[in-house]
Amino acid sequence: MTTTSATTPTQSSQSSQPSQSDQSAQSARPSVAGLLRPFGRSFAAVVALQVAGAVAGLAPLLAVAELGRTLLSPGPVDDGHVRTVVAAGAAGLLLHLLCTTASSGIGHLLDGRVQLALRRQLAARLGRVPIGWLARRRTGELAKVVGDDVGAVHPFIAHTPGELTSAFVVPLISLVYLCTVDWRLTLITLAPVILAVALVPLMLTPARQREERDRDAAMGRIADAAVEFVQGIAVVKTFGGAGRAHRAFRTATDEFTEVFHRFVRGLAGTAAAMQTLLSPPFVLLAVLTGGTALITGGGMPPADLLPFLLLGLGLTAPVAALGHGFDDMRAAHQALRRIRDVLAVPPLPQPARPAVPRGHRVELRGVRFGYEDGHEVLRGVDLVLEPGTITALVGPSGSGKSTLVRLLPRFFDPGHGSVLLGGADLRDLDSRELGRAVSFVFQDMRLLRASVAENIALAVPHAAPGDVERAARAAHIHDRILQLPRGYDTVLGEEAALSGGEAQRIALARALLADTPVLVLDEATAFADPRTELAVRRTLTSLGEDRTVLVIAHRLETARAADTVVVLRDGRIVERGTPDELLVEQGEFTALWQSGRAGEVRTGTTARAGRTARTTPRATTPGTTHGPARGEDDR
Ligand SMILES: Nc1ncnc2c1ncn2[C@@H]1O[C@H](COP(=O)(O)OP(=O)(O)OP(=O)(O)O)[C@@H](O)[C@H]1O
Repeated sequence: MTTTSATTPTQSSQSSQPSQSDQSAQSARPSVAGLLRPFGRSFAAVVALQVAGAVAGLAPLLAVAELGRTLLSPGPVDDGHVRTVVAAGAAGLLLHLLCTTASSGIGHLLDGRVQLALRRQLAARLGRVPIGWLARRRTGELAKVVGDDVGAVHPFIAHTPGELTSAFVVPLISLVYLCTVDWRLTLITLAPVILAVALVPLMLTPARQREERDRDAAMGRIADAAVEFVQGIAVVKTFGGAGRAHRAFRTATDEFTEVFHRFVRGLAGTAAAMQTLLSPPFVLLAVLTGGTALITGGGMPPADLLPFLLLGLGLTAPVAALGHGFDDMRAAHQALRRIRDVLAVPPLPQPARPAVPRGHRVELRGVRFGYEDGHEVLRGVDLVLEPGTITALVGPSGSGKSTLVRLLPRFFDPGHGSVLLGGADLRDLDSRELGRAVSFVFQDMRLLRASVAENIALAVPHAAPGDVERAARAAHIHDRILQLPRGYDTVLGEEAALSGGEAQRIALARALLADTPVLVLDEATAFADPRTELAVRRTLTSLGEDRTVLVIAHRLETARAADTVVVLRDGRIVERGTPDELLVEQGEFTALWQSGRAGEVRTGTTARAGRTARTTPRATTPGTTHGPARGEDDR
C-alpha cells in the first residue's frame, strides 16, 4: 500500500490538470525582479544611503591627505584653507556615520519585511497547491525554500548591492582626486589593479569552467551518497550491506578530492598572482618606488606622495569585491529563483462560480488516471458510492486502490472522466466546500508537533474538549492518550512519540470529529492489535447512518462488513456486489482471499507496524485528514 505522503504523482499528460498547470506555470512565473518590486523604493534608498555613506567616509582621508600637502608645502600656511579642509573632513565623518547607521537600520528592517512577505506568499501558495504536488516534493525541499532560501536574500537586501556600488564609486572618486595631484603616479598606483584584472580571463577559460562544473557535480554526488547512506542505514545494516553503502560514500569523497585537487591546481597560480598584486605591501611598494622616482627625477613635491599612500590601497577594493560580493549576489539570485519556482506552482483551480453539491452521493465516471505518460493506473473506472453505505475496495497490490481513493479528496484530478460529489464535478467545487465534505485517513499519518487535542481538533479548531474526547474514544485511542505524560495536552514529537497504529487512530479521531459526510479510509485498523482492531472496525461499520464511506480493505472481515465490495485489478473494476453475493459467485473476490494474497497484504502492513509516527512542524503540514481544515488553509 502506498503511503499518504509518499504518493508522488507526476501526472499523465492526457489532460491531467497539473500538466496543464505546469505549462501555465511557465507563462505565469514571476520574475526575480518582480518579487522585489514592491520594495523598490526602500531598496533604492538603502543603496543610495550606503553609497553616500561610503563616499562621505572618503572625506576624512582626503582631508588628511590635503592637510598633509598644505602643511608640508614650502611657504606660509593658508589658515583658511586648513580650517575648510578640517571642517570638510569632520563633516564627511559625521555624514558617513549618519548614512551608514541609517542604511544599516533601514536595510535590516527592509530585509525583515522582504523575508516576511516572501514567507507569507510561500505559505499562502503552499496552502493552495494540489496536495498531490506537495506529496511529490522531496523531504526537506520545501523547508529549504521557506527557510534557507528566504534567509539567503539577506545579503542581497541589506548589504551587497550598496557595498558593491561603493566598491566602484569610492575608488573612482579617489582616482579623480589622485589625478589632480599627479597623473603619472596615479597610473603607477593603478598598475597592480590593472595587472590583476588582466589575469581574470585566465580564471574563466573553458578548462577552468569545466573543472568548476566537475567540482560541483562531485559535491552533489557526495550529498547524494550521504543522504542514501543515512536514509538507508537501518535496512543496509540489517542486510549486512553497511560496508557496501559506506564504500559508495567513500568513493564519492575520494572522487571529490581528486576533482578538487585538479580544480585548485588549475586556479592556484593565477589566484596567488592576483592576491600578491592586490596585497597592501605590493601596492605600497609600487607607490613608493614610483613616487621616489618621480620626486627625485620628475619634479614631484614630496608632500604629494601622502595622498597616494593614504588612498592607493583603496583602489584594489573593486577587484576584492568582485570575489565575495558577486558570490553573495549569485547565491541570493539562485535562492530567489527557487522561491519564484514555488510561487509559480499554479494553485488548485478554483471555479469562478462554484457548484453546490446536492447531497453526498459520490460518483466516478469513466475515470482514467496515470502518474506518468503512457502508463495508466486507473483505466476507466465507473463507481457509485451511495450515502449511508460502506464500500470496500479490494484488489491485489498495485491494482490502483490507493490512487483511486486519493481522487476523492482531490489529491489530483483524473486525466479523463470525472469525480462527482452530489452531482457536481469536484473541479467545480470550492475547495472549502470539498474540505467540509470529505475527510480521509490514510496509512502513513503525519501528526503535527502540537498537543494531542490540537491534532484531533485540526479540522474543528474550536471543538469542545468533550467532543475531542468522544472522537478519541470512538477511535479507541482515548486510553492510550491518558497514559501520555500530560494526556490530551501532551505535545507530540516533543513529549511523546506514537506508534504508526496509534497515529492512525488519532487521525481517525480527527476525521470522526470533523464529521464530514464522506469518509475515505485506507484500512485504518491495519496497525492495531487484534482487540483494538475489532473495536475500531465496529466503529467504522457503525459510521453508516447517512455517511458515504469508501474503505480500502486489507482484511476479509472489513470487506465482509461492507455493503458493497468492489474488486479492482489492473486499474479496472472486475467485480462488484455485496460480500455474500461475491462469495457465492466464487469469483475474483473469493479467489483473492483464498489465494493467500490477503496474507501478503497483511504481511506488508505488519511490516510497517513497527514504525513510529512522523511528526511535522505545525506550519508546513499538508493535513492528511482534512475537513474544514483545508478551507482554513485557503483563508
Ligand atoms: N507516486 C507515484 N508515482 C508513480 N507511480 C505510482 C505512484 N504511486 C503509485 N504508483 C503506481 O501506481 C500503481 C498503483 O499503485 P497504488 O498504490 O494505487 O496501488 P494499490 O492497489 O494501492 O497497491 P498497494 O495495495 O500495494 O498499496 C502502481 O503500479 C504504482 O507503482
